[in-house]
This record gives sequence, C-alpha cells and structure tokens, in this order.
Amino acid sequence: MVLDKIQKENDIKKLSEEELEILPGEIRKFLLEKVSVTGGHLASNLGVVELTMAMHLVFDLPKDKLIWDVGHQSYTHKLLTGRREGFEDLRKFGGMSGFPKRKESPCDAFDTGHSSTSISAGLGYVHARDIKGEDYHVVSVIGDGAMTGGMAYEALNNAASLKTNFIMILNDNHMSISENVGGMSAYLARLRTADIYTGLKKGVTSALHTVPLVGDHMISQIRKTKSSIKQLVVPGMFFEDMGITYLGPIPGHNLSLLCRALREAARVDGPVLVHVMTQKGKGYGPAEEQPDKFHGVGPFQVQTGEIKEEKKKDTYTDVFGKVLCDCAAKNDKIAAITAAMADGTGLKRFARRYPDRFFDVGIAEGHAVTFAAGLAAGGLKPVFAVYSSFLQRGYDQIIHDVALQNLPVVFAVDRAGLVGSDGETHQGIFDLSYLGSIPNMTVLSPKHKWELADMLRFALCHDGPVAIRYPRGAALDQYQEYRAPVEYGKSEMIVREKGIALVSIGHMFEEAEEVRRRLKEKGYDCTLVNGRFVKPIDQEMIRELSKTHDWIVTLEENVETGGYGQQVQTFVCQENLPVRVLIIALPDAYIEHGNVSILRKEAGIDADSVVKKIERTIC
Ligand SMILES: Cc1ncc(C[n+]2csc(CCOP(=O)(O)OP(=O)(O)O)c2C)c(N)n1
Ligand SMILES: CC(=O)[C@@H](O)[C@H](O)COP(=O)(O)O
Ligand SMILES: [Mg+2]
Repeated sequence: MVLDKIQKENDIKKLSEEELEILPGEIRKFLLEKVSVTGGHLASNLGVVELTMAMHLVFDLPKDKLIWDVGHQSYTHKLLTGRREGFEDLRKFGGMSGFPKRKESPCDAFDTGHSSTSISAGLGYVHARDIKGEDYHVVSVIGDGAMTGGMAYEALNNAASLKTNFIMILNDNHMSISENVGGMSAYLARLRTADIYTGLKKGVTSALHTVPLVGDHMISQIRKTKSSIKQLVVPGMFFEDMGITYLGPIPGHNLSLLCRALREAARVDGPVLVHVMTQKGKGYGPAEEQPDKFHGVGPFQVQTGEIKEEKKKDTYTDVFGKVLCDCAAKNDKIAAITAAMADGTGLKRFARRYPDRFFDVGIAEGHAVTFAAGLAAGGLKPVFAVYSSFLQRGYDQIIHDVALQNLPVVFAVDRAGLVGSDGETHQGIFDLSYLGSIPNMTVLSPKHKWELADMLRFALCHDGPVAIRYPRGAALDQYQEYRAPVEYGKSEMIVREKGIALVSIGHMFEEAEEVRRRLKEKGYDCTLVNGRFVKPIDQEMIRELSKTHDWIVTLEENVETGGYGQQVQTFVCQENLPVRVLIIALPDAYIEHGNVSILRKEAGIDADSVVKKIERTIC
C-alpha cells in the first residue's frame, strides 16, 4: 500500500506521480474503515483528502503552520503526520483527539474545535513570524460554513493591510453541517460559477458588437457601470476590493491544480485567499448523498451507510423540539433561532412547520443572542437553541443585550455537561457559572424528560431571560411520579429524611438517586432534593434543610467554580446556618474526550466516587 510509505510528515513528498494518484483512494478507504468503527466527522474529512495532500506537498511541516478551522476535517492531516495508529482509538478516552492538538503533534499549529478562529490565529502567527524575523508560511483553512462566523470577517478586515504572505484557503463545499445559509454563501455560489459568468459576459459583448449602430454605444455605456461589470469579470471582488488577493475558484479534487494554486499563493506578498471547491463526503456514496447525516456520525455499516446505534429513547433534544412545536402551535409569537445547528438542537421539526418563525443565522452565536434580544424587544418570544459550549461566544451579548433590558429570551442550552467524544472544546461545563452570574437571568435544569417539558412551558411564560440546560443523549424516562409543578425559584423535595441531604442539579439526579440508594444500604438516612433552579437558588429550602441535616451534598455536572454548590456554600456562610456543605462538581480543569461514564469516574462525580467521598468526609 502507498499509505504504508507514510510514516511521518513530509514522507508524502517522496511518492511518485503514480503513487500520488493512488493515495487519495487509499486514504478514503482507510478513513471509512476506521470511522465506521469509532465514529467521527466523516463527510468533511472525505472532502479534503486532495486539498490536505496538496498542502503537505507544497509546504514544509512542522516549520510551516497549517491552521484548521473547527479542526473536524484534520484526519488526513493526522494520517500524513504519522498518526495512523491513533485511528484505532479515535476520540476514545486516552486516545487520539478528533481535533488538532498541539500536545499531540508539532505539526498541529493551533488547537481548535469551535468555528471561525483560523484566520485570527493565522494572522497572529504571521505577525509573530515577522516580528521575530522568522521565515515560514502560515496557512489557515476555513470552510464556507465557518465563513458565516463574524470573527472570520474581523480577521479578514485586520489581515487586509498585511504586506507579507498569509495564505487563507476557503474550502467551499456549500455545506455547513446542513446546507449553508446567508448572503456570503450565496456570493460564494456565484463565484463557483464565475467561469460561466465570464464566458457569458464575453458572449454578450461580442454579440453586442455585431449589433449595427447602437451596439458599440451600448458596450461603452455598460463599461461606465464599471464595478458591476467587474463583479462579473473578476471573481472574488469582495476579497480583492478589501486588498486580499483572490485565487480561484480551484477544483478541489485535482491535486496538480491545487498544488499549482498553492505555490502561486505562496509567492504573493500579502494576504491571499485561495477559493477551493470540494465535495463534502467525496468518494463515499451515502455521504455524498447525505453529507449532513455523515458530518458527525457514530459507528455505521460501510456497505449500506446504515447507522449501527439503534436509537431507542427520545433524547432531551427530541423532547425540546417536540414540546416547542406544541407550544408554537398555540402561540404564534414563539420564534426559534439556531446558529447552524438546526438538527443538533432539535429545531428541524420547527423549521418545517413554522418556516416564517424559524431563523438559521449561520455560525454566529453572538449575533444570534442580540438578534433574539431584538425579536423580544419587538414583541416576540424568541427561543435560541444552542450548545452550551458555543453559547460561550454570546456571553457579552447575553449581559448587554438581553439581561440588562430583562428581555424575555429563552435559551435552550443543549449539550450541557460532559458531551463525550468531542472533548475539551465541546464540554458544556461552564454554563451554570457563566449564566448564574448574570443579574435578571433565571437558570434551570431538568432531571427528566417531563420536567424539561414543564420547564420549557414555564420559561415561555416568564417575563425575563431564562436558560434551561440539559445534556446530550437519551432523556431520563423514569420517576414520572416526581413531577411537582415548576414554581419560580423553588426546588423539588423527592425524599425527606434527616442527616445527609443530597441536592442534585439536572441530570445528576440519576447519580444522586444511586448515591442515596447505596448510602441507605449502608444505614444512613438521606434526603433527596431536585435543585431545579440554579438561579435563583432556593434559599428557603437550604434554610429548611439546615434545621434537620448536618450536611448538604450538592451534585452538578459543571465546574465547581461559580457553580451551584458554591452558591449554596456562600449562602450557608452568609446566613451562618448550622449545616456543612460538600460540593460534588467538576474540577478547575479542561476535560478531555471519552465516554461520559468514564469521564465522570475520572472526575470523581459518578455514584461510586461520590459515595466514597461522602464516607471519607462526613461519616
Ligand atoms: C462556534 C461553533 N458553533 C458551531 C459549531 C458546530 N459546527 C461544527 S462544524 C460546523 C459546520 C462547519 O462548516 P464548514 O466550515 O463549511 O466545514 P465543513 O463541515 O463543510 O467541512 C458547525 C456548525 C462549532 N464547531 N463552533
Ligand atoms: C465539530 C462540531 O462542532 C460538531 O460537528 C459537533 O461535533 C457536533 O456534536 P454533536 O454530535 O453533539 O451534535
Ligand atoms: Mg462547508
């Protein structure tokens, strides 16, 4: 196999022309074999095989810096830099990350996971290089989806005045996770057909020349409208007018054309954007047909494309999507917003049923928050469904545009807590801290699927901003008997005893219930409370518990700093209550990729570890 000849970076340069022709097929076969077992971001990776090969042929690693936007498409890069073995345990605990990691290889120039950062990071590298008088190329690879993120434009604006080489590769497959959206996407679509426009324009001009008397006059009139003609003739005017050299569009599966374009780009003294057209899912029928399904995928059957994991239970995401649609049927003021995650956040159904009230704003979480604030100020009831870690992008907007004006925006904060295989960049473990610190904000978390429905209904009636945070995966569908009405700022008493009081937040209820069962077996009395509100905390309940309990044990899947437990502890201190607080939360650290139950164990928040901790501390 040709792939066997690649043991480390730059080995690709030793391959013959014939071998280079064989390699893309082998890489795609390898990726299919591995990702069909481990799961991973398949379609984006299949699309950039030739582009990655071209970058590795033209540039010199690790001296030159390749920066991948999002980083979900870096599998071929990992293969070409000697990490073939890593695919055995891709995204597994202790195994290779699905994203670029500086600690994994010197060829990974910048860690990523969130979108639209590559141009900013690349520009930083360029200035560092120039200031230090060093000599290397910096290449940022950004997808058309990532180009919908505002940070990319801030960076382009900043890069425009550069006098030294900086290469930006726009990998355009007209797809974000779903079909890409917005004006830039439409503009890129026009550029993709730039040759056709140019040909058309030439055809029109020569046809006009043949028109007697008026033809030449018409041409000169058209030429006076210089810029509109230029728009047709010169592809990439948007970039060119900013001062960024545009090269393209380049067919993204033609290795020699790609190499030629990159060599040309490397000679430009200044910022240069190479517009490459690729096909998401290239080379694998099911992924070409349904690139969204194979964007991030679990184990699947290679022959058929059938996903192996059989979905048995509703996820929290499903429950949210269904209940929101039910509510929207009765209330035509409800509008839903996604930042390019309609499927992941469960808004597909809403989009189909209520297209006029559905907004996909692109990968633009900050904008989405302020946009929601505007909708609310205008009298609607906006619901922004967003992953916990991506909402970090909208922190200032939540404070400045939503909460300060106490606007009734609902944040459906999905993927809260540990998410698993995506790792550090995607763990939703900060939201209780960053949302809990914002005045006017109400923050809740459900223990099971019925409570999520009740909380969403509560939030839609509340006059102020509300965030409901819930995790990735199957929703708990037991304990339906515990379904007290949701009341502002009130927790829910599940079992009242004495001695130790367990107060859990959201999906930590299951662990808390298990902890209680085990403590009972060991002969301890144990109260169980579903905390429900992280902001405001239920002060009355804490006062009450302090009268009959020696310890309150709080359980949350959030970092300890600024989380629920610390709020409880502060309150206990402030009121000088006769009770001690043990906080079960995540450490002040980033948590890597892996199965959630392993991660919980590692972090000491699984039932086993909690029981041990309680026994060590309390008993
Ligand atoms: C801030 C942020 N929001 C959302 C996402 C989720 N996300 C990951 S990849 C992706 C689509 C990216 O599209 P594009 O850049 O065109 O890459 P492609 O998958 O098409 O190769 C999205 C929305 C993210 N990683 N970061
Ligand atoms: C790369 C990225 O940010 C997304 O594709 C993310 O991996 C989706 O995560 P879910 O699988 O939880 O929807
Ligand atoms: Mg794309």
